[in-house]
Amino acid sequence: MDWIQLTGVNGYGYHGVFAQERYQGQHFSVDLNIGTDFSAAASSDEVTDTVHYGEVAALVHAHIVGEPVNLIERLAANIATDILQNFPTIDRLEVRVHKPDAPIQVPFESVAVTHVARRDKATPSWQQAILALGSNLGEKDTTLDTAIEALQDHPNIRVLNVSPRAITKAVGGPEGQPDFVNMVVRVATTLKPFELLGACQQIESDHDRVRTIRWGPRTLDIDMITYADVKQDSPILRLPHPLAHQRAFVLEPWSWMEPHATLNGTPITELLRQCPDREGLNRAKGRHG
Ligand SMILES: Nc1ncnc2c1ncn2[C@@H]1O[C@H](COP(=O)(O)OP(=O)(O)OP(=O)(O)O)[C@@H](O)[C@H]1O
Ligand SMILES: Nc1nc2c(c(=O)[nH]1)N=C(CO)CN2
Repeated sequence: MDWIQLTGVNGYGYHGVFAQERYQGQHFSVDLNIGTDFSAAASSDEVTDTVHYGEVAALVHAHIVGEPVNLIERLAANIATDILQNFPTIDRLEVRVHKPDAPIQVPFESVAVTHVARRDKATPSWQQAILALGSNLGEKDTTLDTAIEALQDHPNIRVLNVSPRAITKAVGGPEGQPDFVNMVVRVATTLKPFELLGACQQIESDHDRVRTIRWGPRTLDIDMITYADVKQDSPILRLPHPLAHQRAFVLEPWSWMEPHATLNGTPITELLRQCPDREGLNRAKGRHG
Protein backbone atom coordinates (compact mmCIF):
# COMPACT_ATOMS: atom_id res chain seq x y z
CA MET A 1 0.00 0.00 0.00
CA ASP A 2 1.25 3.48 -0.91
CA TRP A 3 0.06 6.68 0.77
CA ILE A 4 -0.75 10.19 -0.42
CA GLN A 5 -1.04 12.90 2.25
CA LEU A 6 -3.20 15.91 1.62
CA THR A 7 -3.29 18.32 4.55
CA GLY A 8 -4.93 21.58 5.48
CA VAL A 9 -7.80 21.73 3.00
CA ASN A 10 -9.54 24.80 4.45
CA GLY A 11 -12.98 26.24 4.09
CA TYR A 12 -15.66 28.23 5.85
CA GLY A 13 -18.63 26.09 6.77
CA TYR A 14 -21.77 26.13 8.89
CA HIS A 15 -21.55 22.75 10.64
CA GLY A 16 -22.31 22.50 14.33
CA VAL A 17 -24.85 21.65 16.97
CA PHE A 18 -25.41 25.22 18.18
CA ALA A 19 -27.60 27.75 16.43
CA GLN A 20 -24.77 30.27 16.62
CA GLU A 21 -22.53 27.94 14.58
CA ARG A 22 -25.21 27.41 11.99
CA TYR A 23 -25.75 31.15 11.75
CA GLN A 24 -22.20 32.54 11.88
CA GLY A 25 -20.16 29.71 10.50
CA GLN A 26 -16.47 29.04 11.18
CA HIS A 27 -13.28 27.66 9.67
CA PHE A 28 -12.79 23.93 9.13
CA SER A 29 -9.66 22.19 8.00
CA VAL A 30 -9.30 18.64 6.69
CA ASP A 31 -6.27 16.34 6.42
CA LEU A 32 -6.35 13.12 4.41
CA ASN A 33 -4.14 10.09 4.36
CA ILE A 34 -4.99 8.24 1.15
CA GLY A 35 -4.02 4.58 0.82
CA THR A 36 -3.70 3.47 -2.78
CA ASP A 37 -1.36 1.49 -5.01
CA PHE A 38 0.51 4.01 -7.13
CA SER A 39 3.00 1.58 -8.71
CA ALA A 40 1.29 1.93 -12.13
CA ALA A 41 1.58 5.73 -11.97
CA ALA A 42 5.17 5.54 -10.77
CA SER A 43 6.05 3.62 -13.92
CA SER A 44 3.75 5.39 -16.44
CA ASP A 45 4.13 8.92 -15.00
CA GLU A 46 0.45 9.45 -15.95
CA VAL A 47 -1.96 11.23 -13.60
CA THR A 48 -4.78 9.00 -14.89
CA ASP A 49 -3.01 6.04 -13.24
CA THR A 50 -3.16 7.56 -9.76
CA VAL A 51 -5.46 9.53 -7.49
CA HIS A 52 -5.63 13.13 -8.70
CA TYR A 53 -5.17 15.00 -5.40
CA GLY A 54 -6.59 18.21 -6.89
CA GLU A 55 -9.89 16.46 -7.57
CA VAL A 56 -9.92 14.95 -4.06
CA ALA A 57 -9.23 18.38 -2.55
CA ALA A 58 -12.12 19.89 -4.52
CA LEU A 59 -14.47 17.19 -3.22
CA VAL A 60 -13.34 17.78 0.39
CA HIS A 61 -13.80 21.53 0.01
CA ALA A 62 -17.30 21.03 -1.39
CA HIS A 63 -18.22 19.11 1.78
CA ILE A 64 -16.73 21.78 4.08
CA VAL A 65 -18.65 24.63 2.47
CA GLY A 66 -21.69 22.52 1.61
CA GLU A 67 -24.81 21.24 3.36
CA PRO A 68 -24.30 21.74 7.15
CA VAL A 69 -24.24 18.73 9.50
CA ASN A 70 -24.22 18.75 13.30
CA LEU A 71 -21.07 16.80 14.03
CA ILE A 72 -17.55 16.81 12.63
CA GLU A 73 -17.73 13.02 12.99
CA ARG A 74 -20.51 13.06 10.40
CA LEU A 75 -18.62 15.47 8.17
CA ALA A 76 -15.55 13.17 8.25
CA ALA A 77 -17.66 10.08 7.45
CA ASN A 78 -19.48 11.85 4.60
CA ILE A 79 -16.17 12.92 3.09
CA ALA A 80 -14.80 9.36 3.36
CA THR A 81 -17.87 7.76 1.76
CA ASP A 82 -17.88 10.22 -1.11
CA ILE A 83 -14.17 9.82 -1.78
CA LEU A 84 -14.37 6.01 -1.80
CA GLN A 85 -17.31 6.15 -4.19
CA ASN A 86 -15.66 8.56 -6.59
CA PHE A 87 -12.05 7.37 -6.55
CA PRO A 88 -12.10 3.67 -7.35
CA THR A 89 -8.39 3.13 -6.78
CA ILE A 90 -8.41 4.33 -3.15
CA ASP A 91 -8.43 1.34 -0.80
CA ARG A 92 -7.90 3.02 2.58
CA LEU A 93 -8.56 6.48 3.84
CA GLU A 94 -8.06 8.50 7.01
CA VAL A 95 -10.04 11.72 7.20
CA ARG A 96 -9.22 14.20 9.97
CA VAL A 97 -11.52 17.19 10.44
CA HIS A 98 -10.22 20.09 12.56
CA LYS A 99 -12.49 22.70 14.06
CA PRO A 100 -10.02 25.25 15.43
CA ASP A 101 -12.63 27.77 16.62
CA ALA A 102 -15.06 25.28 18.14
CA PRO A 103 -17.28 26.73 20.88
CA ILE A 104 -15.28 25.43 23.86
CA GLN A 105 -15.32 27.63 26.97
CA VAL A 106 -11.74 27.00 28.13
CA PRO A 107 -8.44 27.74 26.32
CA PHE A 108 -7.64 25.05 23.73
CA GLU A 109 -5.65 24.73 20.55
CA SER A 110 -7.85 22.73 18.23
CA VAL A 111 -10.32 19.90 18.27
CA ALA A 112 -10.32 17.23 15.59
CA VAL A 113 -11.82 13.83 14.79
CA THR A 114 -10.24 11.14 12.63
CA HIS A 115 -12.39 8.72 10.65
CA VAL A 116 -10.69 5.62 9.27
CA ALA A 117 -12.37 3.93 6.30
CA ARG A 118 -11.45 1.08 4.03
CA ARG A 119 -13.01 -0.31 0.89
CA ASP A 120 -14.72 -3.44 2.16
CA LYS A 121 -15.55 -6.57 0.24
CA ALA A 122 -19.03 -5.27 -0.43
CA THR A 123 -17.37 -2.33 -2.17
CA PRO A 124 -15.23 -4.20 -4.68
CA SER A 125 -12.10 -2.53 -5.90
CA TRP A 126 -12.07 -0.75 -9.24
CA GLN A 127 -9.44 -1.61 -11.79
CA GLN A 128 -8.58 0.26 -14.95
CA ALA A 129 -8.52 -1.26 -18.41
CA ILE A 130 -7.86 -0.06 -21.94
CA LEU A 131 -10.35 -1.25 -24.54
CA ALA A 132 -9.95 -0.87 -28.30
CA LEU A 133 -13.06 -0.60 -30.45
CA GLY A 134 -13.34 -1.03 -34.20
CA SER A 135 -16.11 -1.10 -36.78
CA ASN A 136 -16.02 -1.54 -40.56
CA LEU A 137 -19.61 -2.52 -41.39
CA GLY A 138 -22.84 -0.54 -41.28
CA GLU A 139 -23.16 2.82 -39.56
CA LYS A 140 -19.69 2.71 -38.05
CA ASP A 141 -19.73 5.93 -36.02
CA THR A 142 -23.22 5.30 -34.68
CA THR A 143 -22.21 1.77 -33.70
CA LEU A 144 -19.21 3.13 -31.80
CA ASP A 145 -21.40 5.79 -30.12
CA THR A 146 -23.88 3.19 -28.89
CA ALA A 147 -21.09 0.81 -27.83
CA ILE A 148 -19.62 3.56 -25.62
CA GLU A 149 -23.09 4.25 -24.23
CA ALA A 150 -23.50 0.54 -23.45
CA LEU A 151 -20.17 0.55 -21.59
CA GLN A 152 -21.24 3.68 -19.71
CA ASP A 153 -24.61 2.17 -18.83
CA HIS A 154 -23.07 -1.00 -17.42
CA PRO A 155 -23.39 -0.84 -13.63
CA ASN A 156 -19.85 -2.14 -13.09
CA ILE A 157 -18.06 -0.11 -15.74
CA ARG A 158 -17.20 3.58 -15.87
CA VAL A 159 -15.77 5.17 -18.98
CA LEU A 160 -12.91 7.43 -17.85
CA ASN A 161 -11.40 8.60 -21.13
CA VAL A 162 -12.40 8.38 -24.81
CA SER A 163 -9.97 8.80 -27.72
CA PRO A 164 -10.54 10.60 -30.99
CA ARG A 165 -11.38 8.24 -33.85
CA ALA A 166 -9.11 7.01 -36.64
CA ILE A 167 -10.05 5.88 -40.13
CA THR A 168 -7.83 2.88 -40.84
CA LYS A 169 -7.16 0.43 -43.66
CA ALA A 170 -8.13 -3.12 -42.68
CA VAL A 171 -5.14 -5.06 -41.41
CA GLY A 172 -5.21 -8.79 -42.29
CA GLY A 173 -8.29 -10.71 -43.39
CA PRO A 174 -9.86 -10.75 -46.84
CA GLU A 175 -8.84 -8.23 -49.52
CA GLY A 176 -11.10 -5.30 -50.34
CA GLN A 177 -12.67 -4.85 -46.89
CA PRO A 178 -14.11 -1.45 -46.05
CA ASP A 179 -11.98 0.88 -43.90
CA PHE A 180 -12.37 0.66 -40.13
CA VAL A 181 -13.19 3.36 -37.66
CA ASN A 182 -11.04 2.64 -34.60
CA MET A 183 -10.87 4.18 -31.16
CA VAL A 184 -9.72 3.44 -27.63
CA VAL A 185 -11.29 4.02 -24.21
CA ARG A 186 -10.02 3.82 -20.66
CA VAL A 187 -12.53 2.29 -18.27
CA ALA A 188 -12.65 1.60 -14.56
CA THR A 189 -14.42 -1.59 -13.64
CA THR A 190 -15.24 -3.85 -10.71
CA LEU A 191 -15.49 -6.79 -13.12
CA LYS A 192 -12.72 -9.38 -13.15
CA PRO A 193 -10.82 -9.68 -16.46
CA PHE A 194 -12.95 -12.56 -17.80
CA GLU A 195 -16.13 -10.81 -16.72
CA LEU A 196 -15.08 -7.65 -18.54
CA LEU A 197 -14.35 -9.72 -21.66
CA GLY A 198 -17.85 -11.22 -21.33
CA ALA A 199 -19.39 -7.75 -21.02
CA CYS A 200 -17.51 -6.59 -24.14
CA GLN A 201 -18.60 -9.65 -26.11
CA GLN A 202 -22.19 -9.11 -25.03
CA ILE A 203 -22.02 -5.55 -26.38
CA GLU A 204 -20.49 -6.89 -29.61
CA SER A 205 -23.31 -9.38 -30.11
CA ASP A 206 -25.91 -6.74 -29.23
CA HIS A 207 -24.50 -4.95 -32.27
CA ASP A 208 -25.05 -7.99 -34.51
CA ARG A 209 -21.42 -9.04 -34.45
CA VAL A 210 -21.00 -12.48 -36.02
CA ARG A 211 -17.77 -14.47 -35.94
CA THR A 212 -17.21 -16.21 -39.26
CA ILE A 213 -14.03 -15.24 -41.08
CA ARG A 214 -10.92 -14.46 -39.02
CA TRP A 215 -10.23 -10.73 -39.28
CA GLY A 216 -13.27 -10.43 -41.53
CA PRO A 217 -15.45 -7.32 -41.63
CA ARG A 218 -17.40 -6.68 -38.44
CA THR A 219 -20.02 -4.30 -37.13
CA LEU A 220 -18.20 -4.06 -33.82
CA ASP A 221 -15.05 -5.45 -32.28
CA ILE A 222 -14.00 -4.70 -28.70
CA ASP A 223 -10.56 -5.96 -27.70
CA MET A 224 -9.13 -5.78 -24.21
CA ILE A 225 -5.69 -4.23 -24.54
CA THR A 226 -4.72 -4.05 -20.86
CA TYR A 227 -6.39 -4.77 -17.53
CA ALA A 228 -4.53 -3.19 -14.59
CA ASP A 229 -1.09 -4.84 -14.54
CA VAL A 230 -2.48 -8.30 -15.32
CA LYS A 231 -0.35 -10.50 -17.54
CA GLN A 232 -1.95 -13.77 -18.63
CA ASP A 233 -1.75 -16.11 -21.55
CA SER A 234 -5.03 -17.99 -21.55
CA PRO A 235 -6.28 -18.43 -25.15
CA ILE A 236 -9.64 -17.11 -24.00
CA LEU A 237 -8.02 -13.94 -22.74
CA ARG A 238 -4.45 -12.84 -23.37
CA LEU A 239 -3.30 -9.75 -21.48
CA PRO A 240 -1.93 -7.40 -22.51
CA HIS A 241 -3.42 -8.07 -25.96
CA PRO A 242 -0.66 -9.96 -27.83
CA LEU A 243 -0.90 -7.91 -31.06
CA ALA A 244 -1.60 -4.45 -29.65
CA HIS A 245 2.08 -3.43 -29.62
CA GLN A 246 2.23 -3.72 -33.44
CA ARG A 247 -1.15 -2.16 -34.28
CA ALA A 248 -1.25 1.53 -35.12
CA PHE A 249 -5.06 1.27 -35.23
CA VAL A 250 -4.88 0.69 -31.45
CA LEU A 251 -1.80 2.70 -30.45
CA GLU A 252 -2.40 5.86 -32.47
CA PRO A 253 -5.85 6.71 -31.04
CA TRP A 254 -4.54 5.68 -27.61
CA SER A 255 -1.61 8.10 -27.99
CA TRP A 256 -3.98 10.93 -28.98
CA MET A 257 -5.88 10.26 -25.77
CA GLU A 258 -2.89 9.58 -23.48
CA PRO A 259 0.38 10.60 -25.16
CA HIS A 260 2.56 9.30 -22.33
CA ALA A 261 0.98 5.87 -21.92
CA THR A 262 3.13 2.76 -21.94
CA LEU A 263 2.46 -0.82 -23.00
CA ASN A 264 4.60 -3.57 -21.46
CA GLY A 265 6.87 -0.82 -20.15
CA THR A 266 7.50 0.83 -23.55
CA PRO A 267 6.04 4.24 -24.46
CA ILE A 268 3.29 3.66 -27.03
CA THR A 269 4.65 6.51 -29.15
CA GLU A 270 7.87 4.51 -29.49
CA LEU A 271 5.99 1.31 -30.41
CA LEU A 272 4.02 3.28 -32.99
CA ARG A 273 7.14 4.06 -35.00
CA GLN A 274 7.47 0.35 -35.81
CA CYS A 275 3.84 -0.22 -36.80
CA PRO A 276 3.43 -1.14 -40.47
CA ASP A 277 -0.21 -0.04 -40.60
CA ARG A 278 0.53 3.52 -39.50
CA GLU A 279 0.55 4.75 -43.11
CA GLY A 280 -3.06 3.78 -43.81
CA LEU A 281 -4.36 5.67 -40.79
CA ASN A 282 -5.99 9.10 -40.64
CA ARG A 283 -7.56 11.02 -37.83
CA ALA A 284 -11.32 11.28 -38.34
CA LYS A 285 -12.58 14.79 -38.98
CA GLY A 286 -15.72 16.26 -37.52
CA ARG A 287 -17.11 15.85 -34.05
CA HIS A 288 -15.09 12.69 -33.36
CA GLY A 289 -11.76 14.13 -34.45
N1 LIG B 1 -7.13 -9.42 -25.03
C1 LIG B 1 -8.17 -9.97 -25.68
N2 LIG B 1 -9.23 -9.21 -26.01
C2 LIG B 1 -10.30 -9.75 -26.67
N3 LIG B 1 -10.41 -11.06 -27.00
C3 LIG B 1 -9.37 -11.85 -26.67
C4 LIG B 1 -8.21 -11.35 -26.01
N4 LIG B 1 -7.35 -12.38 -25.80
C5 LIG B 1 -7.92 -13.45 -26.31
N5 LIG B 1 -9.14 -13.18 -26.83
C6 LIG B 1 -10.00 -14.16 -27.46
O1 LIG B 1 -9.96 -13.97 -28.83
C7 LIG B 1 -11.16 -14.52 -29.35
C8 LIG B 1 -11.41 -13.96 -30.74
O2 LIG B 1 -11.76 -12.61 -30.61
P1 LIG B 1 -12.16 -11.78 -31.86
O3 LIG B 1 -13.05 -12.58 -32.73
O4 LIG B 1 -12.66 -10.45 -31.37
O5 LIG B 1 -10.74 -11.66 -32.54
P2 LIG B 1 -10.31 -10.57 -33.53
O6 LIG B 1 -10.59 -9.24 -32.89
O7 LIG B 1 -10.92 -10.86 -34.85
O8 LIG B 1 -8.75 -10.80 -33.69
P3 LIG B 1 -7.55 -10.23 -32.82
O9 LIG B 1 -7.46 -11.15 -31.65
O10 LIG B 1 -6.42 -10.35 -33.80
O11 LIG B 1 -7.87 -8.81 -32.45
C9 LIG B 1 -12.22 -14.14 -28.36
O12 LIG B 1 -13.24 -15.09 -28.31
C10 LIG B 1 -11.46 -14.06 -27.04
O13 LIG B 1 -11.76 -15.17 -26.19
N1 LIG C 1 -7.69 -1.35 -39.45
C1 LIG C 1 -8.09 -2.38 -38.71
N2 LIG C 1 -7.74 -3.62 -39.03
C2 LIG C 1 -8.11 -4.64 -38.24
C3 LIG C 1 -8.87 -4.44 -37.09
C4 LIG C 1 -9.24 -3.12 -36.77
O1 LIG C 1 -9.92 -2.85 -35.73
N3 LIG C 1 -8.82 -2.11 -37.59
N4 LIG C 1 -9.19 -5.46 -36.29
C5 LIG C 1 -8.76 -6.68 -36.56
C6 LIG C 1 -9.02 -7.78 -35.62
O2 LIG C 1 -9.34 -7.34 -34.40
C7 LIG C 1 -8.02 -7.01 -37.75
N5 LIG C 1 -7.73 -5.89 -38.57
